[in-house]
Amino acid sequence: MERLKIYMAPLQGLTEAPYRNAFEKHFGGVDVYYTPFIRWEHGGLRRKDVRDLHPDANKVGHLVPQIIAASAEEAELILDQVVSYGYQEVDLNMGCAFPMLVKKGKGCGLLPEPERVRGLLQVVERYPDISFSVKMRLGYENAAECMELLPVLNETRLSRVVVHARTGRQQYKGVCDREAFLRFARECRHPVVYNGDVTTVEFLSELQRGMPFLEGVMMGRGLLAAPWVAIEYHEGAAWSMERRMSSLRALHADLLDHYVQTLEGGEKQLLTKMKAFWEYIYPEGDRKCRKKIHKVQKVADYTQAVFQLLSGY
Ligand SMILES: Cc1cc2nc3c(=O)[nH]c(=O)nc-3n(C[C@H](O)[C@H](O)[C@H](O)COP(=O)(O)O)c2cc1C
Repeated sequence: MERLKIYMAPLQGLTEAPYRNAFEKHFGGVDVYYTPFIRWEHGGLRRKDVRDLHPDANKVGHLVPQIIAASAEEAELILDQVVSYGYQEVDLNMGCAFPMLVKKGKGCGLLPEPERVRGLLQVVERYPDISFSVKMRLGYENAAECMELLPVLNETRLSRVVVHARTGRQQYKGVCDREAFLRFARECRHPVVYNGDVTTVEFLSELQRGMPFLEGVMMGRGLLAAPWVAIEYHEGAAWSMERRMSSLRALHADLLDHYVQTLEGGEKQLLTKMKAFWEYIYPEGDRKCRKKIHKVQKVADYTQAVFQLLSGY
């Protein structure tokens, strides 16, 4: 049976270029990486989004920029810049559940309104040379919404539809609704990618067997927690714990090095940035060590705590 493609999920503040580059260098096994969403704000793109998008900053094989907009007109403003960097593929975010954006009719705020989705998707026709995917949830209030959207999705030229099998109301809590995902996937004419709580090789294999029509699986927090899962799935064999940990140490060293060189807000800013990754990385690690990582105030103490955690397995 053909293996599933693995997509790295966009995680704002985490899976930016430094993480993606370090991940591909030290682990790999991901077929396609998505950028966190790029948005139009105060009359332009955010400087950090532009930096993250720039081809010079990106070393991974296949990168898809993701944009978030409420209308085709707003999407065009962002796309003109994205396309100017030579990207030929773009993802449209219809899944973000951040209340400020939902209120503005963006992300999963669009899902209850098929006509507004139709309006946004008109942008696809305005860029005939660009291939578009959509990343969405099952709905905002409930999973009936994605079924209502099928006609407009099916009539649009899309390269794939990625579905996080939760509603916007659920945010990241509660279980993923695999039944609702299946109902949607059966009726969707585009290649479909499953997303939500995939954390192990075993789960990937189960999805491969149970949903043979899937094009792939998108993994976010699961890959941050265990970055070896994608490559072990592709290679069909588990890495030794020693190899996993030495690669994770190398990935972390590259990340830290990058942020030491680029952040200008001193030790505090650097530690805040790095500690955010430890909300997710290697949750099975020693509890005391993990606590220490979150508590330390000095970079020297931080690196020592990380070394201790990733060496004491
Ligand atoms: C901190 C954080 C940031 C996220 N940022 C984005 C984003 O920029 N674009 C997007 O489509 N989804 C975003 N998501 C959702 C993830 O891409 C993914 O759909 C979700 O985490 C479920 O997948 P997982 O269980 O594999 O993590 C974010 C999720 C988290 C936790």
